[in-house]
Amino acid sequence: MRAAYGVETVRTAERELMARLPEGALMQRAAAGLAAVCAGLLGRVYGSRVVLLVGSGDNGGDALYAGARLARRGAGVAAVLLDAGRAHRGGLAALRAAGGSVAGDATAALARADLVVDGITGIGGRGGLRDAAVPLARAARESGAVVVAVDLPSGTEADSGEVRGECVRADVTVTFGTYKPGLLVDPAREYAGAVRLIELGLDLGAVEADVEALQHADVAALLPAPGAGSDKYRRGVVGVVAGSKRYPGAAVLAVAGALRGGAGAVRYVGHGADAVIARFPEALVHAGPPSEAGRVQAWVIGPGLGEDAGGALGDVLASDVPVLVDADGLRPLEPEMVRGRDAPTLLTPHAGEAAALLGVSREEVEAGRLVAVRELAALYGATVLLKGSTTLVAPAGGTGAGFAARPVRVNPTGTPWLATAGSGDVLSGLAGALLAAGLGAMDAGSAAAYLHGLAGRLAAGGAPVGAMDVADALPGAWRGVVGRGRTAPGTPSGTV
Ligand SMILES: NC(=O)C1=CN([C@@H]2O[C@H](COP(=O)(O)OP(=O)(O)OC[C@H]3O[C@@H](n4cnc5c(N)ncnc54)[C@H](O)[C@@H]3O)[C@@H](O)[C@H]2O)[C@@H](O)CC1
Ligand SMILES: [K+]
Repeated sequence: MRAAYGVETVRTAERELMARLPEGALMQRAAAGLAAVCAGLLGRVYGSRVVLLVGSGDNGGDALYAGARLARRGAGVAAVLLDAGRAHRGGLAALRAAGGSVAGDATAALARADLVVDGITGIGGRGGLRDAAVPLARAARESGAVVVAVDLPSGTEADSGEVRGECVRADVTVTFGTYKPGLLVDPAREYAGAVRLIELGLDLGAVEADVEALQHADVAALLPAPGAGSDKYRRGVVGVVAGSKRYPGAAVLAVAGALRGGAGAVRYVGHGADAVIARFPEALVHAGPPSEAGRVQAWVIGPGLGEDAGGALGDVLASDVPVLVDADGLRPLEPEMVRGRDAPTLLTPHAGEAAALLGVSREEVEAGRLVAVRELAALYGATVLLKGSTTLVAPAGGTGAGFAARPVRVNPTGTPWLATAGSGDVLSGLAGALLAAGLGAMDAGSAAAYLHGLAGRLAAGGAPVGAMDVADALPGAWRGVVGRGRTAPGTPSGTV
């Protein structure tokens, strides 16, 4: 599990550690790690040209001390100071002592740079870059040099992943002590490039993370494996209420996701029965209503249902098994239809659907995904999976002591190729199968998103894919996770 902690938690842990270490030791650890990453990127340090963008806080201090280390190894290092009077004193003295200089002309220095170190702001930055820093962020991007962000790309919000206005776009971000939520969650994640963590020795063991990302080994441990005594009910029967005369394909894709997701059987209810049976003769079909379709261990309702989702939705939500509500099923959904349920409910909106549920604009959701997913989980008292380039899963929330904030999970395996019609229908079926197998809503949602992302990558292989290709790639993704998870717990490829 990869954990990310917010600014307040990081500051507390840093204070505790600093109290036990000689003064400045922590910043030296950070600077040493930063310099090592920069040296690796430069290849040959001697003779290279490095420009430091230096704000007036400790983030600038890290950049200056790292610059001093590179200067000692023969790099030409020039610092651009945002506020000459407030630059980190010790760091500036160290840079000068090592032969580095302060740049008189920032534009000229940036134009010749091989590598730019962004030390404008770190976890102390607030509210988007200030005016004086904006042209520097832009010039860094346009310089063609490799851009390394210190702790986080300046201008991005560490806690929320929000980006307000111009910000630095990094090729690599060297972060200290722990990941920050903004490094894992879009839109900020996009600006971070590849993220490298430098351990500082912070003690965060007893603290709940704000955001966490499952890795192969975590997912492998969650996925059910049928035993000798398994029958279809033990593996989990999924009820799928999806598709309509107008959208029969959604029914096929949701059923495909459920079957490839390991369901013992799928009971399909709706107008797409002919299409479902034609493709999956093993599916059990029923004209409805869902409550009369027979025993299931979880329901999936919504993909391609069209306008008349209301009746079936009430029927399914009245059941005592887990329910996943997606797409058209979300439209008639009111908080009170979900809040009173004893069994888990998992809502899986994309940004547009989440916006409609919250009564805000789609742009607002896209800009503040972490806030939006938590708000929805609180409003509906349900687990919420917000689809997107970084899919988020928030635990069922609410107010009061029973709902201490638990981590939101961010999926690290997504690929832009998944943004294709019907891909969400496959995800619904897959998550439904995991719910039916007995996983909790958080685990089912996040493991499904993980497998779905991997399947998307496998199916795409760098080229466009259709939703059925993604469903067909699920067994391969599953095998990859289980195989690798058992033998070598590791991270998926990608920048996170
Ligand atoms: N506290 C510690 O023990 C350690 C801190 N470290 C570094 O220290 C950083 C935090 O340092 P600080 O708390 O000094 O804060 P920062 O250096 O992140 O930012 C604060 C400074 O930026 C200015 N600023 C704030 N918002 C701005 C904006 N929107 N545009 C432009 N300037 C803005 C402020 O006036 C202030 O001078 C971390 O991100 C990390 O890089 C590391 O050295 C590791 C150890
Ligand atoms: K920075």
